[in-house]
Amino acid sequence: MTEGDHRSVSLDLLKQKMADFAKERDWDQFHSPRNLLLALVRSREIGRLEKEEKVHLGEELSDVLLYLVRLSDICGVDLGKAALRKVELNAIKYPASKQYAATTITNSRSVGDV
Ligand SMILES: Nc1ccn([C@H]2C[C@H](O)[C@@H](COP(=O)(O)OP(=O)(O)OP(=O)(O)O)O2)c(=O)n1
Repeated sequence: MTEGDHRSVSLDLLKQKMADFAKERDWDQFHSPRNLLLALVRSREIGRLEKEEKVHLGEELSDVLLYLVRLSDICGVDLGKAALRKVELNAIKYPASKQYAATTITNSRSVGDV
């Protein structure tokens, strides 16, 4: 996507890009629901994600998404485009061709605070 491209960025596209990003680096092992949630909230402890908790989890994650979408709108940020740009920056920062020690990834402030 280039600057001046006015297409909106779909959540499906971001989902696919993040899935590819993790797969290419063999990072699925670090993207457990618990680790991702901890990366999201940075500090709050959560319980195990049992099946019956999925509806509640979906509601809580929706709150995060909806507030984020609203905040971005108020601040004049095109969240889809900003996120797509961040995905591209992540790929530069963490090349798929490089080997990563588990400690490198688990020490990441994003998904390693477990
Ligand atoms: N185990 C990991 C580590 C990172 N990322 C991706 C998702 C985030 O968008 C981004 C976060 O990377 P960093 O932890 O390096 O954070 P920043 O890029 O924001 O750097 P900094 O916090 O130093 O500004 O990389 C990921 O998917 N899985």
